[in-house]
Amino acid sequence: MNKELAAKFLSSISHEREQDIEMTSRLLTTLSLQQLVLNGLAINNIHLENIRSGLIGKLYMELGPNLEINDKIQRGDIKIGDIVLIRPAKTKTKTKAKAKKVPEDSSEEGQVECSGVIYKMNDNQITIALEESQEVVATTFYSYNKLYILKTTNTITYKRMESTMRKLSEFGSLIQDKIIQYLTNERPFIPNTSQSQNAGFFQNPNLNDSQKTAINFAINNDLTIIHGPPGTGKTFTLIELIQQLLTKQPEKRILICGPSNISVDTILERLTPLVPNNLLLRIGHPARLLDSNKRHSLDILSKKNTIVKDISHEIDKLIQENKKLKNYKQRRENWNEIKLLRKDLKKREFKTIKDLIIQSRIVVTTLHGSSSRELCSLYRDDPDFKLFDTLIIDEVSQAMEPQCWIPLIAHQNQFSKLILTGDNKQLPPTIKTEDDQKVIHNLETTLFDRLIKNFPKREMVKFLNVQYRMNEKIMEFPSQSMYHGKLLADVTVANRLLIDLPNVDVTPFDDDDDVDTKLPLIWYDTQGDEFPETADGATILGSKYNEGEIAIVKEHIQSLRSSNVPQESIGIISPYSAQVSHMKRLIHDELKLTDIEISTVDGFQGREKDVVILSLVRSNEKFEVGFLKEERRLNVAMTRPRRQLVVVGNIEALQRCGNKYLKNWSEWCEENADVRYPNIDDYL
Ligand SMILES: Nc1ncnc2c1ncn2[C@@H]1O[C@H](COP(=O)(O)OP(=O)(O)OP(=O)(O)O)[C@@H](O)[C@H]1O
Repeated sequence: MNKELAAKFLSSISHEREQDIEMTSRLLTTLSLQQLVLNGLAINNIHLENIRSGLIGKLYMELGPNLEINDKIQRGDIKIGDIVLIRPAKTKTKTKAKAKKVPEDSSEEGQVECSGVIYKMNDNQITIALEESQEVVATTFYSYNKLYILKTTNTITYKRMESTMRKLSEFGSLIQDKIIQYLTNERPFIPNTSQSQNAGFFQNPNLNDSQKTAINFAINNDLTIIHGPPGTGKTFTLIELIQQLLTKQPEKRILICGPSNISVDTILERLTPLVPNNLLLRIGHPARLLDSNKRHSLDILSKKNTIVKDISHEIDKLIQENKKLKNYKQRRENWNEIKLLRKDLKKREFKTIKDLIIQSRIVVTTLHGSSSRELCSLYRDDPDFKLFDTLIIDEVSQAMEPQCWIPLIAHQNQFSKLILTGDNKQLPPTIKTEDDQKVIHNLETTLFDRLIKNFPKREMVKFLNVQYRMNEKIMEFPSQSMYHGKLLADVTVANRLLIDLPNVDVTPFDDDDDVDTKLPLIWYDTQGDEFPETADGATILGSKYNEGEIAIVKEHIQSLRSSNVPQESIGIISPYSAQVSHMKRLIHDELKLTDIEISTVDGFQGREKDVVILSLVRSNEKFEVGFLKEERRLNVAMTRPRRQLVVVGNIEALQRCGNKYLKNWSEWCEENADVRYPNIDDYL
């Protein structure tokens, strides 16, 4: 089974990587820099302010806005953790001298560039952690008055998944690792029904019965899936479980992984006040960690060693000197001295790192980071070194299955317990492939999906059934359509409304029951041809927007604001990035309501707002609805609001598009929502 599994994923990953690279290079080569900036894939009009030494001998490049053009950096969709290229804009250099000799380090004839990871970012400065040995090229950027950065493909993640799958395929017939046997269907799952290890006492007094059941099952069993629909407290449950495991097995170590830095940083943040901090260790590129978690960062902790600090200062001094050296040969010698110091620095830091890992009890990292050099170096000295006992993978449904295998292969024969948390009815992993349904299916089918298929009795699945976010009217359709009607709204949220918010005006007609702030569910039905969609030519990804819907969104926001609903309480979601861009331009730039969050569905994953306005966009004579059909995406969108969900969309299009989920949703809403029929003349 392991060979077939590995072969299936190897071919799918290589196809996905080619698609990703092809799409990125198509964008970078066919679009002008201006168009790339418009689509959020590039940032221009910046210049080099400083180069300094960073963690584990890395070099940091600090870039600021080119003040002759604008006082702020236009950040687009580029965010911390992205891999970027830094290039000089095709303009004259600062110095009068002829254009500099292109250093031999440059990647292609004539194109001078560096690559690195966005470490820090705000409107005034971007800090980029440079990849190895780019110092010489980087310092030439001082002579350019305009630079730009381009977002590129992160090929490292593909390489790591591929090498993991190759190792999985190399396993012989009899796999020793018990957990891997479950995943390769070589071992039946027999639940341990004894309650011997049950938590006698829960640290958190507020846990509900479904959460306690999940925790006790995970303590007593070697395989558990905690299935948590929106707002049911997956993280809340996981924190208690980790505390229980720490108490019961103080000498054992837990590895916590997730698909993204934000998923694991959230757990680390919630653990920090509850667990002695010297037991917590965050592994990963400091560029990608939440500021509040950096103090647990292995990179930063390893810097506390005074010798390490002195060597870093020495490196910084030499870098500053380098800037003043005119002669290329002198600069080269200076960099060679820096390289020697950095080599010594790395050796000393590895020793410190090993001590920090051994002292820790909870190691937190992304799935990709779990096979990092630092962690795996401990097996180099002693292959049987017992490093971990329990593996926890959070948000498992957002990870491709090959990603989940990375910790299992990198630390094989270590784990005696595997705990997965997630919800396979929310967003699946993002897949770039569009031209091969088999590849899409292989990569969208998560480990969660495959395990419940392998073990149809689902005895290891523990369902959290009480949600603490949504008014029960908002919860009702998602519960019925995606969770077999099993969701309950906790009494503290079941009837919550906007009007309960402090300072929300009790309008003069407050006895009038259909005043907006008393309604949990509103639908502006744009059926007919008065609110047509528009294909957005400017954004290459063929996105769409709907101006009529934007006008309705604007009017509803003004109604909320007139009832004194705070901007921070309002979220606007659309599945279409063009609609998001157009709404940002109107609501942020023109109306200056910059505290209203506007994003695509993916941008709202794991988040919540008191009121969410959902703009569906699609309205055409063929009743085409495109990727609105992805029900897990819509399920995420409609489960973000606490008190009010407002949908702006063409009900007839949903009823006639041929998709059962959309038809059911629109019919249910016609019965249960406050449906309004806007007239386009009111908005022109
Ligand atoms: N037993 C409980 N009693 C009271 N509040 C709870 C309980 N469980 C969870 N909550 C609250 O519910 C909210 C959601 O919890 P949490 O963030 O852990 O959910 P999640 O499942 O991780 O999030 P998501 O909805 O994105 O999946 C939090 O505000 C949390 O405090």
